[in-house]
Amino acid sequence: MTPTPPTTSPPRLDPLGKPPEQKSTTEGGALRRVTREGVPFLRARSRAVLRLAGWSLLEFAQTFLTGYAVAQAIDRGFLSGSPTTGLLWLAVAAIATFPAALATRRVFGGLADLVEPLRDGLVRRSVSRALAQALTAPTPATTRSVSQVTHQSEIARDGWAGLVLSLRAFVFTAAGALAGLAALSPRLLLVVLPPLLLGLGLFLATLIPMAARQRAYLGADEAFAAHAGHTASALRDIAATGAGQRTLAGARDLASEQAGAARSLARWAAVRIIALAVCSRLPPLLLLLAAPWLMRHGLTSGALVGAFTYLTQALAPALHALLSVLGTAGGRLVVVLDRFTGRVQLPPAPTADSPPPHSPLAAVAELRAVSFAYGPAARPVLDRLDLTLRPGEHLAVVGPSGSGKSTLAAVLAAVMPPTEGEVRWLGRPTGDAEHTAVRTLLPQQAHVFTGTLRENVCYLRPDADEQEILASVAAMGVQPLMERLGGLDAPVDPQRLSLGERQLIALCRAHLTTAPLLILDEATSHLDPAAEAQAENALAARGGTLVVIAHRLSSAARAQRVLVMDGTHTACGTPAELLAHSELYRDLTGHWSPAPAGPPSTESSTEAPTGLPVGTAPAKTPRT
Ligand SMILES: Nc1ncnc2c1ncn2[C@@H]1O[C@H](COP(=O)(O)OP(=O)(O)OP(=O)(O)O)[C@@H](O)[C@H]1O
Repeated sequence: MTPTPPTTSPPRLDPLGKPPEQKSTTEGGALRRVTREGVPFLRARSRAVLRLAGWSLLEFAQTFLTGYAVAQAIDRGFLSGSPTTGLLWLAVAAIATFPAALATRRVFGGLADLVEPLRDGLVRRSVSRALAQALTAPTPATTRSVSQVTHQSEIARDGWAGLVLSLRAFVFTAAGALAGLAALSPRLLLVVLPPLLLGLGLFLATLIPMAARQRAYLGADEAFAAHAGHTASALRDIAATGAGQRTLAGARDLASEQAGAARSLARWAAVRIIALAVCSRLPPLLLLLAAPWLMRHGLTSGALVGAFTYLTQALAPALHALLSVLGTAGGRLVVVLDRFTGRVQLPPAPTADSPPPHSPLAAVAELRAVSFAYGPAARPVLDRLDLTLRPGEHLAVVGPSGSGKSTLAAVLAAVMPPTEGEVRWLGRPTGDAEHTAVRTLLPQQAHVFTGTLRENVCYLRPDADEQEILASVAAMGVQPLMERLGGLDAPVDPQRLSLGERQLIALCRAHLTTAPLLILDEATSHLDPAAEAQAENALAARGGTLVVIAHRLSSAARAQRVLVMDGTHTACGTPAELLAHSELYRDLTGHWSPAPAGPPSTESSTEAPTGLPVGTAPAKTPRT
């Protein structure tokens, strides 16, 4: 593998323009990060928290009375032959529900003071982050920002509201019930507390592993959605490069990953159900079993019924509500909130010493140790290939038939993922980018559809104005075809166009795009040499990076750099350097003289026989 010439790659930045954050991916780490940012949030809203707690004291009192009044009604009223006293105690319990209902109403009102600021803060943070990202790199805002502003901030808001409500209700209800049990007989706590604490502990122990499964599930879901999105936007390229089976296999792998994550999540959900049963169903059962012992120690019948009332009417519903909210919204809340953690950093203003983020030195595309094989047992087509493409660069790829040129084009265009190594665009993984905005891949089979010439040419730039369209038409030599068809708005019937004319329209479409990376995979193969030269020169002058899988060697002579592929062996350099050092390039171009030992020969020696298709150079000298 011949290394590419040294490049001045910019320091790798994350979307916020800072070195990749060392975020721990464990759930403990996520919980710590969320707590670290959550505590100041709550501290700043301590008055709202105290207001909620104040109203909740009424619920405490109501819960306390629920069991206590029942116990008194039985012991002092009905079992003592005084039904009036019994009814009075029951009336006390009933009346206590009115202030509690009022408290619930006020609690819902006060909830907004804790919930809405969270949503507003998350949206503000996400928008700032997207703006910072847009200032840092010329890629469009990712779908992640849109999802955060809309879907994820709403999940966080609902989850937080549910958590505050149920946690508050549980704390005050449990306190009321436990105080009531202690008031009836402290021994009741000996029976009730152990299973309650055991179940709660078991449930809390599931929180972190379950959040990890939740994260894995969300990750698998996002990966599948991203794959589907990229597939949809690259359907034409996938069909043209025959990458259908591979794309399908990728989707299948991601779907099984998602199914595995869902199964694992379900297993932990089963553990949760056991925990819930231990803390809500076991205490009444133990109370029944311990009843003789408790009554021997002075527990009255009324107190026993009162204790049951606490367990079944107050504690169990509050536990159910809390655990189901913690189990569903709680895990999701931590995972979602963690996506918002971390400060937004605007990129530093460029100074004389530091190049701006859009520095012309930044790589438009990079292959880092990329290998590719069409199957696990297949011979690799690419083997640890490194390649860096800078803005405005014009690279030609040449090599014998079957040497992997089209495979390279598809991998570089992220139509097929590499088996090993990484492809990056604009300094970031290709998965982070809107593919059609970064690269345009033109395969040999030009795609022209039934519609007007304008629609065909503007397919990738619907916003192009008349002047831009006519400039592209002129630059690409499409004018005669346009006049013959009857103008830009004349209908085009693809069946009535020659293969070369179809390629011209597709090339014109590519010329009009603003994608910084343009890859032509023998996209000029049906043009005559003069038309091909005009098209390639115009595309090179367009301003972006141009990669041409060369059909004729004249393409290589026009490029600034040439990549020669020969199986998994590659050589890269200027045409002059390759003539001096690459035997295969000399073979392909028909220069058979032995390699000079001295410095690379000059550009003037690269007189490739134009018009000769790549790979058909006469093999007069057997290659060693
Ligand atoms: N879909 C595929 N499945 C399996 N093997 C493939 C597939 N496509 C290409 N190959 C193999 O990969 C190797 C490289 O093929 P590729 O099409 O990239 O070469 P190329 O240099 O572009 O050839 P040409 O100049 O003839 O277009 C060849 O050996 C080819 O047989």
